[in-house]
Amino acid sequence: MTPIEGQPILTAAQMRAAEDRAIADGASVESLMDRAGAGVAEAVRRLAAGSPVLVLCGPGNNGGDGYVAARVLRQNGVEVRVGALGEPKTEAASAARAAWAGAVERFPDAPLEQHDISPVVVEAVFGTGLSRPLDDDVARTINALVQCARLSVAVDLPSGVDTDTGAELNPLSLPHYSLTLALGALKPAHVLQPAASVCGAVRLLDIGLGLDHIGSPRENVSADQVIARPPLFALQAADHKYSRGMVVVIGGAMPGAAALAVQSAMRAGAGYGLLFAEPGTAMPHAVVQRDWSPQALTAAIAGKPKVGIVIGPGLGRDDAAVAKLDAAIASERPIVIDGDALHLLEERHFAIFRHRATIVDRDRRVFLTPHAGEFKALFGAWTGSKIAAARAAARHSGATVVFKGPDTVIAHPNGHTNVALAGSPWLSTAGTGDVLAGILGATLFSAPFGAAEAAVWMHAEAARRLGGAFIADDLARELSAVRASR
Ligand SMILES: NC(=O)C1=CN([C@@H]2O[C@H](COP(=O)(O)OP(=O)(O)OC[C@H]3O[C@@H](n4cnc5c(N)ncnc54)[C@H](OP(=O)(O)O)[C@@H]3O)[C@@H](O)[C@H]2O)[C@@H](O)CC1
Ligand SMILES: Nc1ncnc2c1ncn2[C@@H]1O[C@H](COP(=O)(O)OP(=O)(O)O)[C@@H](O)[C@H]1O
Ligand SMILES: [K+]
Repeated sequence: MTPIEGQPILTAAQMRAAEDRAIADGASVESLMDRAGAGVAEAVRRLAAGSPVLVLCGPGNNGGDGYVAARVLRQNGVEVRVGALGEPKTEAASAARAAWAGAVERFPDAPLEQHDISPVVVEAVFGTGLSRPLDDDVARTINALVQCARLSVAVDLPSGVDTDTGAELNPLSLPHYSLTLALGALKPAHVLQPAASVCGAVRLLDIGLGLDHIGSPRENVSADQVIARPPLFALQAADHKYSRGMVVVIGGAMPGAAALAVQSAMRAGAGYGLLFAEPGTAMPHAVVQRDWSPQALTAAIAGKPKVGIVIGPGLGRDDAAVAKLDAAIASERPIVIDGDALHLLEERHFAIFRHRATIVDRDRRVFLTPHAGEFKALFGAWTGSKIAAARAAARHSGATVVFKGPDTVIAHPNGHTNVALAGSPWLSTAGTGDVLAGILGATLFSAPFGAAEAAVWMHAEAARRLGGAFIADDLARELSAVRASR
């Protein structure tokens, strides 16, 4: 069982292609299934700690994994019952069923939950092959058994979630599992909501698909990935405030939001924080404040090697805001566009960003950080996979799109996409997005592999350290400890 940070994410079609490649290289479906089932059995045996186990098997290869797991558990002295939803429909699953020497109970026609409820349930009913909603009686049976179990383990995926979008296919809400064992690779449903919440803890089981090369920079094979703890540049003895990076926040109508952003940038490691805001905005003394004019911006950043601009938090949406946004984009410095500024973007801006994306120039990058409402306003309503929606938005806009929420997706204009693990729901409080925009201003210069990924990770880590019931100001302050720990 491997933790999932940094691991590739494959769609159902990509999984099938990986399986085909493994088979072309000499593996067989049976050998992959044996390895999957044995891995599930080993994990369940340890966690069950002597309790009896009920394994629920479906008609496809997910069910096949279940039969193998049941056999291996029994070989290891665990008391096992098997409940099956019909007969196996694939060769490999039929072979696994035949190798299971015990009884097979049927469900949902003979409802299993009416016998003794099992303390441990292994659910191998459907995996990546689920093609439509579960029948109501099947959903109800699985629901009841999983809810009553002390430990519930979903094999590959919880039955009832769409592999590629993470949507729940049934109107009846799904039970929450203790653990989901992703076979071979993660799928989008393991990280996208609402499925990710249904999965509980997610661990990866290697089943010998030989996917180690995916996501490796050495190979020209790219996959979506889960964000891992990022490396950040260590400070050097010779560092000075400008070598660490200057973050310029351009504020407006609601000064508090811009103030949160600039403080966050400094606490996340920027050497210099400059705020254009109304005079009198309360601010730590370390932050330099200036009155706005395009000339003042040009003068402030002239000759500075590392400047990142953050615009949007509290900006307002009036003509003055449009002029500020145009000046900020015209500076050709890396720019984080958040909040109100996202509502001011037009196709002409995207044309500029797309042009910049064709120039391999780290210093002109553009980042958009929409939440769901801002995303919809910018790119229109989206359906299906949040990963696919973010990828299309990044390609269209020429910017790196940080599509925020409990399952934040980061999509780059080149198509590469990364997903954050579910962050603390306590982040759902006003101002935390301003904090993220500020952090991203700082990581533009301190994160060697992905400023947005590092910023999202630091944001989540600050929230994790705080526990709960914090406000955005606390989150900004906690960043000092997060940055110092790197
Ligand atoms: N990738 C790999 O390398 C490896 C993958 N492995 C495992 O295989 C799993 C994928 O297996 P799979 O393709 O057989 O699909 P699976 O999820 O078992 O279900 C398909 C069956 O269910 C049926 N069906 C669908 N929806 C239904 C519904 N609502 N209600 C009722 N029936 C429904 C569907 O019927 P049909 O749609 O054709 O009518 C079909 O019969 C994968 O998750 C992993 O666990 C490992 O064994 C080895 C290596
Ligand atoms: N339920 C949640 N779970 C995890 N993270 C969340 C949740 N709700 C919001 N967040 C995070 O909190 C931040 C909120 O940003 P945003 O909506 O822009 O807030 P604001 O505009 O008030 O600053 C984003 O980084 C988002 O990913
Ligand atoms: K399953």
